[in-house]
Parts: sequence; C-alpha cells; structure tokens
Amino acid sequence: MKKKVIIYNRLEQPVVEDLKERYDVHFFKNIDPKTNQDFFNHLKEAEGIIGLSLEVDKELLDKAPHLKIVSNNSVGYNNLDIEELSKRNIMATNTPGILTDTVADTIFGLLISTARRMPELDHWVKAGNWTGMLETAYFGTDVHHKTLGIIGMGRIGQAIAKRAFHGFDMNILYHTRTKKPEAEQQYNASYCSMDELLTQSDFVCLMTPLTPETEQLIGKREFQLMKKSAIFINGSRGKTIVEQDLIDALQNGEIAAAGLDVFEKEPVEPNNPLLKMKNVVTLPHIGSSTYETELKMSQLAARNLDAGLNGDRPPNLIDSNVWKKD
Ligand SMILES: NC(=O)C1=CN([C@@H]2O[C@H](COP(=O)(O)OP(=O)(O)OC[C@H]3O[C@@H](n4cnc5c(N)ncnc54)[C@H](OP(=O)(O)O)[C@@H]3O)[C@@H](O)[C@H]2O)C=CC1
Ligand SMILES: O=CC(=O)O
Repeated sequence: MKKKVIIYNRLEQPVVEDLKERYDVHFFKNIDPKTNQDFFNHLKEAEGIIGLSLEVDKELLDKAPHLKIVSNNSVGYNNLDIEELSKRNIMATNTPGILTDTVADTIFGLLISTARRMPELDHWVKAGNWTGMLETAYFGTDVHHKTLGIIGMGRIGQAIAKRAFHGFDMNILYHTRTKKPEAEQQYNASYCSMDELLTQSDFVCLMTPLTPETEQLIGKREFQLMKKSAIFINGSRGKTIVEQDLIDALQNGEIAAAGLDVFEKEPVEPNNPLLKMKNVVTLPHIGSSTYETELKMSQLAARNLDAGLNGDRPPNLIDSNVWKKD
C-alpha cells in the first residue's frame, strides 16, 4: 500500500506528478487547516507533509499520529514548531541555498524600484500623465555609492551584499549574530551594532529568519534611529517588524520610503494603510518565485521527503538530533 502524503499550498506540478507515482497524494490549497474535515481525515493517516506555510504546531501534530516528516518547501521554517516535532521524533526539513541568488535579485530589485520610484512612475506614465518635461518632484534617489545596512548577513544577506558591492559600489554595513570575515574581505563589509547600522545607513535591509529573538526586532525606536531619508527594505518575514510602527514612521516622515516583500498578515489585508502609500513598494512574497527556482525548491523538498519516508537521512534535516539510526 502506498504511503499517504499531504501536499500543502505549493509544489510545482511536475514534482506533484512524480510524487503521485510513489505515494497516495492529497493536495490542499487555500483551506483552513484548523477546521477542514477532509484535511483532518487525511492527516490522521499521513506519513509525510510537503509544501509551504502550514502551521505545524502541537494541535496539528496531535491529529497526525503516523507522521514521520514535514518537508517545508521554503528556507524559512518559522511555521514549524521544531521543539514539538523533535520531541515526537518527527523530521523537519527546508530548502536552503538553491534560492539564495533568486531572493537576492528580488530584494535588490525591490530596493532599486523603491529608490527610483519605478512602480509609482509606471502607473503615472500609463495613466497618461507624461505630457511635458518631468518635474523635479518625480525624481528618485541614487542607489550607487550609498550605504547599505544589512541585518541578517546569512546566505541571502551576503548575496545582496555581493550585488551591492560589485554592481553598485555601495558601502556595506552589517549586523548579525556572528561576524562574517569572508564577507568583510569580499565586499568590504563592516560589522557594527544594530544602532550604528540604523543611524548610518541610507538603505536598511532586513534579512533574518523569524525566531523568538527576531520577532518585532524593528519597531518605533529603530525607525526613529534611521535617517529621515532612509529607505527600509523587508525581505525576511512580516513579523520581524512592528508593522504599525512602520506605518507611523512613514506617515510621520521619520523615514522616506519602504520596499516590502513580506507582511504581518499574508495575503495582506486590502485596507492595510501601506497599500495606499506612494512611497511604499509592495510585492506578494515573491522572493524565490521564478519558474526555475521554484521547480528546484520543489525537487529538493521531494528529495527530503523521499529520504525521510525511506529510512535515509534527509539532506536538509533541520534538527539533526532527530536522526537516530539504530
Ligand atoms: N521574501 C522571501 O520570499 C524570502 C524570505 N526568506 C527569509 O530570509 C531568511 C534568511 O534566509 P537565509 O539567508 O537563507 O538564512 P541564513 O540562516 O543563511 O541567514 C540568516 C542570518 O540571520 C542572522 N540572524 C539570526 N538571528 C539574528 C538576530 N537575532 N539578530 C541578527 N541576525 C540574526 C543569522 O546569523 P548567524 O549567521 O550568526 O547565525 C544569519 O546570518 C529566511 O529564514 C526567511 O525568513 C528566505 C527566502 C525567501
Ligand atoms: O519565504 C520563503 C522562504 O523560502 O523562506
């Protein structure tokens, strides 16, 4: 009998077709996993879960007595209660590395389009407003030779630094838990305290994972420390900032603009004030969303799932203590 696997929210179709050959597969998308009875019925028998953004907590795990592995189709795994999974000896995996360059491209694109007001001017041109010489009021601000502060200098943070240094001659400041001598050497990056980074940067880019330590890392105090001309870019998770404090900082002119790929609540509420601000560029959490990279992520997530269900060590096991081979 085929093992039961739940696919949740996102996995590329060729990989879904491939999994169907090996497993009894059930795909759930845009459901409420707290109330959906069909989901509960399959969860009761599932040995594997693969996909994106499912909140895997104690409540869900109590309904999944046969679960062996949760294969996250993302590098971030703040949706998983790792402690609870490990306690039950259930493996958890993610997809690090293969998406790094794609995410860095997205975040750097967001930075440039916010600084140069590209979405705003695109709408302006298409609305037929370009009828004479462009007024100074529509100018943007330079990116090249400015100071970029990166909070969270991991794989993606460093790939952003690479683009900024080699492509745009930017001065790089960074703050992270452990210093990165290689990045200091390769991108002339300087380690500094969070407050130094906030006060000195023209662009502040947040790229940490969401953890208990980084939740609401950037709020009122931190926005007030930034330059009035600063542009804030969030590519991490919505909950690493206090979103209301960002709204206030933009409304009070404490910072100049923001580029956001992530929000406190996703999909973002249509009445969120950020959506009404011309100096805010918004994206629907598309950091890794290119055809090529999403396919590679799905394939890696499937490799992790296969390994976990076949008694092998998954390549991207998050908590290696769960791997207890006899
Ligand atoms: N917008 C999008 O679509 C995407 C968003 N992401 C987000 O980006 C995150 C980072 O991914 P990735 O670069 O691969 O992960 P890494 O683990 O390589 O990098 C994370 C970095 O954050 C640092 N960090 C962790 N906690 C703190 C803290 N309290 N203060 C300062 N720095 C901290 C880490 O420090 P240290 O090195 O010292 O451990 C590390 O340098 C993901 O977890 C996810 O949330 C990822 C992909 C796409
Ligand atoms: O947000 C996406 C991820 O891979 O993490």
